[in-house]
Amino acid sequence: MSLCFCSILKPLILNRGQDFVSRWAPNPNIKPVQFFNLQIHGKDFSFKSVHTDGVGVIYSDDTVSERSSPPDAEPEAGGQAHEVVNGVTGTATEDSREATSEIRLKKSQGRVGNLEESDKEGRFKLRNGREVFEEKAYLVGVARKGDTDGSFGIEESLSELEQLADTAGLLVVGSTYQKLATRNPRTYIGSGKVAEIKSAIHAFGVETVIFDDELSPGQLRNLEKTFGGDVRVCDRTALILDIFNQRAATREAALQVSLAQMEYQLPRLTRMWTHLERQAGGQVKGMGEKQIEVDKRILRDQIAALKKEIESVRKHRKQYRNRRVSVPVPVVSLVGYTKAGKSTLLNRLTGADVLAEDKLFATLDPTTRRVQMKNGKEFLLTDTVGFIQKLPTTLVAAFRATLEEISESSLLVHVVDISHPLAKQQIEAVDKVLAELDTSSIPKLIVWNKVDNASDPEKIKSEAKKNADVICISALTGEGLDDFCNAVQEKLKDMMVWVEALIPFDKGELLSTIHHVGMVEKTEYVENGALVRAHVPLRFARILTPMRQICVS
Ligand SMILES: Nc1nc2c(ncn2[C@@H]2O[C@H](COP(=O)(O)OP(=O)(O)OP(=O)(O)O)[C@@H](O)[C@H]2O)c(=O)[nH]1
Ligand SMILES: [Mg+2]
Repeated sequence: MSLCFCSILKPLILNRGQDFVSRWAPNPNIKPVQFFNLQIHGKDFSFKSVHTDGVGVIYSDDTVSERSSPPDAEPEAGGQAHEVVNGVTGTATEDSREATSEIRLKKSQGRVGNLEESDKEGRFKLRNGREVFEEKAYLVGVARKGDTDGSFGIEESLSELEQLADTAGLLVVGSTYQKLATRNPRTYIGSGKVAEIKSAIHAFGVETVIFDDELSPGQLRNLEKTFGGDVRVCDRTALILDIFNQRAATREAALQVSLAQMEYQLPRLTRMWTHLERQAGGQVKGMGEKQIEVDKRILRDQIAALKKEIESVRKHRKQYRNRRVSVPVPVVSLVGYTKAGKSTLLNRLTGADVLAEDKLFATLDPTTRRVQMKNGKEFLLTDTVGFIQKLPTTLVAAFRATLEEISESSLLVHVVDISHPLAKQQIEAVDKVLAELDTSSIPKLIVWNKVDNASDPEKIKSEAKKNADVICISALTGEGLDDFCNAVQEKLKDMMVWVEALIPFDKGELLSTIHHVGMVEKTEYVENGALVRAHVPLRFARILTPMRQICVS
């Protein structure tokens, strides 16, 4: 049984192994709540304290209601009052407020006891082929006041974070956000918001609080201290790293994710100091500090060893790529936001069997396949890892080796899910990462995918026609794929050079390669060979140089 979500906080050397369940088990201290407002799945709910105003009733299926029971309230007919606690209906016969509270408390305790057995059992879910404990998560975001740059709004960003949490195998029980001019350096959010989240933690038995932006190690530590012992605090970066960790299927991907996780972990190791300090009851001063230094040193050594290993894998990959270069078929790379449909397009065009599904980050490793066009021409198509807004820099750096595929391609095809309401923002996020990868010199073709899913496909198609670099397709239905291949061919032709060469009869294989990778205008058979006039890729033109010298123009 693997317990994936804790992996960020448990690098190899600090792995606490199977104690995860007990450390991150549902909080047994679920207490009655004070007055607060919460946003759950986009809806606003208000709660009142059990002690003062009445009975706040929280159902386990996330629906919330409120039942008022003032001190002098009459019991229901027959002297019985029905109670609903966490979706379980019970009956209380007493009409005294005190007695009712007591019974409620007992039931609540009973519920916690059950959680530790049956409910907890039911929360092991199969994710990405692994069994993951479905922790209860609460999401927190910050909207910067005056942010009008057209980027992702806070609600959209939180909704994406919810999808990420779901992909990681967490159960999102609520979310909240705050508009701030500047972030609080100590706790990222204001103290009022911190108190509100604390209430939510108690109300829902939240086990993990996830922030939508990267937190500094200090903020992380302060928030964990404030929220209390068993509640874990993490950020978007940790969540994405965890998904990558769950999804890494090859050794290279696993190594890269491990490196990114360790680099993320290194400055945050201080968290373990507080943990050790707690274990020592605060009495053995300095012990935690010493331990953290040891841990950091081990982690640094592991990072160095991992980098070496990745370098050797990278060398192999380069050798393989060089071999591919000797066959001068142009390489076209698919790039784009996660879930845009890159793998679906590769599968459709090449008959490949790359995992394509309605989940974020389905693909981590590049896959290259040969595309044979109807006119006999060929190009290599590479599927790459998808991008996301606020992509952690550690991850971009770690995947730089994989993304070398992108920087060495002849053409980039930017696949966009045009049916997505935030398509424009997703395009901007992808362009930002591409700029980081220094791909400005590589020509681009933009593909508006999922046109079948758009609310007005005809409008989208006519928009696309106005733009020379945009092709409209549906990778799912196959619509527009011929246009796509022709556009790729045209783009590739722009990058080819014009040659006229006399190919000797004993080099017949060169002639067929020209036909495969180039665009032949004319072939004439003369006494000592074939005189070819064609556009060919630059690399191939170099191979033809000796034959070009004897070319009869
Ligand atoms: N309606 C519709 N759905 C599509 C189309 N293309 C892809 N999809 C769906 O979109 C989802 C994501 O597709 P993928 O091909 O896995 O997307 P991806 O870009 O490879 O995603 P990552 O690997 O996460 O980067 C899948 O459920 C596909 O079936 C399309 O043209 N139309
Ligand atoms: Mg994919």
